[in-house]
Amino acid sequence: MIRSFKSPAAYVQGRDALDQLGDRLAPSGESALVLADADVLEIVGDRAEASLEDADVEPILEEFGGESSEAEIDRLTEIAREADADAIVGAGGGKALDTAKAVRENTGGAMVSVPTIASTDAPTSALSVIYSDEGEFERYWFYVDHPDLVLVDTAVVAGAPVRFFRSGIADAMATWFEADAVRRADGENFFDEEPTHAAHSLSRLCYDLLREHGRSAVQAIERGIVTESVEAVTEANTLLSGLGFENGGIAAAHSVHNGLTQLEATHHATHGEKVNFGIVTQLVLEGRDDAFVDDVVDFSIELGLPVTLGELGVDDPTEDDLERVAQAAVAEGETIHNAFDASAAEVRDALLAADDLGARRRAGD
Ligand SMILES: NC(=O)c1ccc[n+]([C@@H]2O[C@H](COP(=O)([O-])OP(=O)(O)OC[C@H]3O[C@@H](n4cnc5c(N)ncnc54)[C@H](O)[C@@H]3O)[C@@H](O)[C@H]2O)c1
Ligand SMILES: [Zn+2]
Repeated sequence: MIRSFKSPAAYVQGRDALDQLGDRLAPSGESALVLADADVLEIVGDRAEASLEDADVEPILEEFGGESSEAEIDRLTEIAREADADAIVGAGGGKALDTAKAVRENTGGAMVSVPTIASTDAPTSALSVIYSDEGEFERYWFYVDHPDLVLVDTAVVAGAPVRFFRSGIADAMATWFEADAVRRADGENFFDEEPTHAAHSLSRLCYDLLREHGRSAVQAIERGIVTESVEAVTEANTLLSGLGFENGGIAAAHSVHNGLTQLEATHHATHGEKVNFGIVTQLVLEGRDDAFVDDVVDFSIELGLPVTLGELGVDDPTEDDLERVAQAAVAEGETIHNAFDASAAEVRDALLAADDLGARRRAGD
């Protein structure tokens, strides 16, 4: 079998890195379409524009509607074509970046990810997660090309609400558990090939950094400050988790996330929050011992992450709710099949077991 490892061409991270956008993008073109929602434009729009202008790159700023849906991608593709933009810059959370990647797939040229929150591992990957306009998961869209540049300004990340940062930690924790499960099951990475040793090690490094620096980093972000721990966790959430999940493969935690998106009540929860519940569900499916699972759940609680269905918005799930989530999690093509031979009934029971575990640890038992 063939092993493979792919990545963006460049990754840049640090305080005030945003001001380097123009210089770093200039070799790729003379004009750039910057996509960001209204809130993010408010935060980074002027600086991105000034940095591009200083580097003789013509900036075109366009407001992103908020959902990485077909309709939004088509609308923005038209704008990019009319402007004849050489580069597409996505700024914001995972949805803005995924939308910018899709637009670049349609138009060609360079693609730059500017995550303004360390909330997911979307910035580095060569894929987008596509949703309906109502926010239900529809499909993954895979690309040949990775982003040309991922640029993270840690001061901007530190200025965002801490909830996003916590969510990114959950998404990054899943990277290790999923890559490790895939390896044990001889599963495949996102390129339908065998994961490399590098992917497994980077996923482990990701998890180790989170366990070593997670608490102090969250504390620093609550204050809006940048510390070495914030740098370490931002790198784990963004670079290491991104390289790890794509090259190492994902498994049950993300299938459970996708299943949970079926329930309207979870739509206010972030990607990472739903993935966090998926991690514990996966550990139940793996049959991990009590001490192991308790340790992971306790760490989540210390970070302020949701650990029960109720905390995700689903207070009293009906049988039908649970069935919908479980069926969606084991749908054909779901990544759970990469590492688990699990039926809908097994996933439903694991969801309930994870919920009980979370409630027990939350109560301090
Ligand atoms: N393509 C991939 O590889 C991949 C990987 C993981 C997740 N995802 C996708 O990413 C999406 C989730 O991303 P998300 O959790 O970042 O949510 P999101 O993209 O919806 O962003 C959340 C919110 O953060 C706000 N925001 C961004 N920067 C801010 C800042 N500095 N200060 C204040 N607010 C700010 C935005 O305005 C937005 O409302 C999902 O669609 C998920 O499927 C994709
Ligand atoms: Zn994820």
